[in-house]
Amino acid sequence: MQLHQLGRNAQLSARGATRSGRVSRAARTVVRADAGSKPTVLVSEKLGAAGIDMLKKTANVDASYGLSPEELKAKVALSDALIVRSATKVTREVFEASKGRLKVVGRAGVGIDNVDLVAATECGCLVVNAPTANTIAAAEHGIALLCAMARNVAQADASMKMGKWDRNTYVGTSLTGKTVAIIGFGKVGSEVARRAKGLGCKVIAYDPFASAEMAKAIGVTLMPLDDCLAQGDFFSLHMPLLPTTKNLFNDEVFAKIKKGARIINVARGGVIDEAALARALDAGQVSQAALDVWADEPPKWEGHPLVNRPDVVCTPHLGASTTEAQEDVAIEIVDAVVDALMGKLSANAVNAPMVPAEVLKELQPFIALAEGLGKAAVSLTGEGAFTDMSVIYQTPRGDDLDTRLLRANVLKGVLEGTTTAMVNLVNADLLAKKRGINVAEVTESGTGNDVLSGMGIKIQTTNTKFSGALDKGAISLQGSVRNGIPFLTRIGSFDVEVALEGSLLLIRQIDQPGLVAAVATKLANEKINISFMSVGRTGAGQEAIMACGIDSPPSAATVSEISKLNGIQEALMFIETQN
Ligand SMILES: NC(=O)c1ccc[n+]([C@@H]2O[C@H](COP(=O)([O-])OP(=O)(O)OC[C@H]3O[C@@H](n4cnc5c(N)ncnc54)[C@H](O)[C@@H]3O)[C@@H](O)[C@H]2O)c1
Ligand SMILES: O=C(O)[C@H](O)COP(=O)(O)O
Repeated sequence: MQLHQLGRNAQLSARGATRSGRVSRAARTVVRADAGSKPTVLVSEKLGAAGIDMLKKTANVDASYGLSPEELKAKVALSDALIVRSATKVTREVFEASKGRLKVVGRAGVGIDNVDLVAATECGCLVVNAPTANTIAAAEHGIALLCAMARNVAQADASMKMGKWDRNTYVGTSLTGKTVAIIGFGKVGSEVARRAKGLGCKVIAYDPFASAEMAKAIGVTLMPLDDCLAQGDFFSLHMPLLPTTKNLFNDEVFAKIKKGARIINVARGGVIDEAALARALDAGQVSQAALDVWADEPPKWEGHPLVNRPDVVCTPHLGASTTEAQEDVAIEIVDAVVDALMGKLSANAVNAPMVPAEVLKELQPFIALAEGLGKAAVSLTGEGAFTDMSVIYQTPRGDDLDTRLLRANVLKGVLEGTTTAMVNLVNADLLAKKRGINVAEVTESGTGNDVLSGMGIKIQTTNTKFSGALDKGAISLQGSVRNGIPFLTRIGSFDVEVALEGSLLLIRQIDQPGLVAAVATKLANEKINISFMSVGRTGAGQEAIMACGIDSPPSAATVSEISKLNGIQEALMFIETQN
């Protein structure tokens, strides 16, 4: 006869949902600011006033600009969200320093190369960006640099301000009829293309992932990089900084371009090898460059290979800096951060799968079931690790069911009691992988009108604290939702019907008269009320499982006494902390 008492998971109950709050549990799968109090949002770089005003309606705003890395680390420990632009380096140390408090990082702009996404994901912190609001501003700046460079505007201006009237040195080059090669044909690249065409340029582009049809629709020919390099008179760079694009424009690439071509970069400094560009300019292979972005920002002026050259036009990362764009970016990022803090899944999430609102709505009732099944199943495992588990979905939807949210919540239930990490949609799969847990998903045909008629979980182990939960060599549970409440419907090979919330007492017994009353008496002696009871048996007088929902957990002594009752084979108390 086995007897186990599982302790209450204080951490979980401390942030538990109320019955009426169950609807919001899915939402809080993603992020969760402390309920009841306003979240604190640290804004570490200048953000448009409209965004700050919006933010103040829902959050305590700490606008602290120019923080040192140490100051930033101290502040994130007191912040639920952080909003940055490109200057704040959100490193692993920053995430670790937040000690789990930081739920969301909002990048008020597009490029997220200043945010350590791996660390964010590992820490369960959602990263959102503002992908659209500065597109036009960046494209306009690209065109401004193209024109300024072609007509030596900056150099001529500087010369006049030195009292010179020099009409010979600054003779420019015409744009009309020239070929502009766009490298990175995304949002900004395609807007630059439209504008360059308006200036009478022929536009070609290289982007390994862009759609040729979309390019064709705006009169742009997509072609391989080498063809672009051979044909472009002007190169306008618009790809993100990634390991695959770092130093993409290097000695080898500069050697392939048409002699005397010009280059504009409003993407990221790191996509150009700056020393190689300086060599190409020295050799006349590139005749001019116009750069908004730099490998290090701000660049180290002294001895910098590019900043001080007359054939390079420089701006200090101004692409997104128009009044209009900054207002729009601020609104776009504040919307995304506030939504995320309120638990809504964000369309601007960078490190979490997007779950569309309609999918979220229909899965909502099953979120608590998924988490509860995961938690219950792992509570039944014995000492030691397990490696394989499966989640079973009974659904009329077949393979079309979007299971990511459900899987994440099963994993939340499985992992959260055994790790200090907050498990959510952002990091659930990663944390399971790190723990060496393989998750298989199985879809079975379901009945009824709901998206799911039931869910199951199997942990492939016979190492259990309650052998009644074993079925065919695995700890096996099934559940479903009844009137919005998650129910356990099967334990091992026994059908039961008990709400999967609060405290549960599981008993394996030989079916016989008087046992239910005997258990109830033992619990009553401790003034413990039974809220639900369900007995599943293979047949009269045969093996059975009694599942009791109880209002408060009995003492270990009472569970021990129950387990010694005549006919009882094992008893297990566990706290299923849905509430
Ligand atoms: N200077 C600024 O202030 C400023 C403002 C806005 C955007 N940006 C930067 O511009 C870049 C583009 O922004 P976006 O909004 O157009 O992004 P986007 O995601 O819409 O477009 C990027 C494009 O680059 C393509 N790409 C990826 N790898 C590539 C490769 N190896 N070669 C060629 N193309 C590749 C992608 O397929 C995508 O189409 C980002 O780095 C962003 O940070 C800078
Ligand atoms: O990626 C971006 O959105 C731009 O580089 C803008 O950066 P900023 O917000 O620092 O101006």
